[in-house]
Amino acid sequence: MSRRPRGGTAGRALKSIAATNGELSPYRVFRRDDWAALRADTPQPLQEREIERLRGLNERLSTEEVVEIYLPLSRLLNLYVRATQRLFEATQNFLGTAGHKVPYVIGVAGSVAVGKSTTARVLQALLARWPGTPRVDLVTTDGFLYPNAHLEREGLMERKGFPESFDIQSLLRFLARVKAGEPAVRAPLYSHFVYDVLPDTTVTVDRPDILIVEGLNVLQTSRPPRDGKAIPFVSDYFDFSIYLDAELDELEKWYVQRFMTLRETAFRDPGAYFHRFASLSDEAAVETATGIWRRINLPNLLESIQPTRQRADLILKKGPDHLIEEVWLRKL
Ligand SMILES: Nc1ncnc2c1ncn2[C@@H]1O[C@H](COP(=O)(O)OP(=O)(O)OP(=O)(O)O)[C@@H](O)[C@H]1O
Ligand SMILES: CC(C)(CO)[C@@H](O)C(=O)NCCC(=O)O
Repeated sequence: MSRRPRGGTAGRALKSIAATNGELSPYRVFRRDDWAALRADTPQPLQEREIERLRGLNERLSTEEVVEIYLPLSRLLNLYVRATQRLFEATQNFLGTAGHKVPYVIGVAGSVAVGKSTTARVLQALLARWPGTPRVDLVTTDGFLYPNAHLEREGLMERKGFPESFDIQSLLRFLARVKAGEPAVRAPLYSHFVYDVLPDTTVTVDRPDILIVEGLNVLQTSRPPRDGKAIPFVSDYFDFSIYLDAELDELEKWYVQRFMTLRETAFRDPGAYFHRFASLSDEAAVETATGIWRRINLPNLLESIQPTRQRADLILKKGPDHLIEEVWLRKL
């Protein structure tokens, strides 16, 4: 175990959480190797074909990353889920009632292009391998963005991803129903391809063992209500939360790289919202992507995503090439 965070701006900001509090820091910091060692007695090593399947989720994801970072994390989460299930049983015994166990909810937060979807999908696959949690569902809060028609009407098209672009009440209602143990709860779906919420398309969450909720906004707090009525935070419905963290210049690089890849692939389809960018020269495409990043996603990160980092139970600090360099685990 170590208390030596490295890195630039984001690293320094993280370091200050520990430094200002000294021994009172709410986090225990693990360097990559120390964290990887915690997989040692994971009873089920991954088979080669399972690793291949996981890499199929993202061809750039390395096997080491799965084994050294995500396997120990799935082990920790499995222990937490089991402990929560036992607590639920204890309450049932005390009350003399018998009820359905409710899904264990994990939130995954972080910037645009930090890799939330990839991390969420790897965790989904790994957690489903553990006894007691075979059904792991995944939703992304992008589905709760207001449709483009609404954003256009309200002059919010350049604010997509900011707090005011989400129908937060609808997200809160969805989570309340899932946590109340309701069957077949539906969530709306967003398409990056058409750059809009899909009308008449939903995903159904039907009492899974675990639900992973991934999105920019999952650790944001609501504005204080004017009428004095208490409003829950999205994270009130979470049993555990993870923040994916990286340096600002890396994030910009990853955003631009993804844009360049999409230009060669999805944008070529005339149905794609960004089809007009497929014919740009390399130079113009980099300029366009950098412009979108600096005008929309970077300000959103600085104003409303990064300030939520300290609310997470676990912070995964990525370095170059998406490799996780440090794991910050909140002391219980
Ligand atoms: N662990 C990883 N290893 C290598 N590359 C990764 C990893 N995670 C993500 N990437 C790459 O980084 C980019 C962003 O990843 P992803 O789409 O998962 O991010 P996101 O946070 O879900 O983004 P958004 O909020 O825009 O949906 C993609 O190009 C993806 O291939
Ligand atoms: C849909 C979100 C908000 C989050 O995934 C993001 O990918 C996005 O579209 N941001 C707006 C600016 C842009 O097009 O990148």
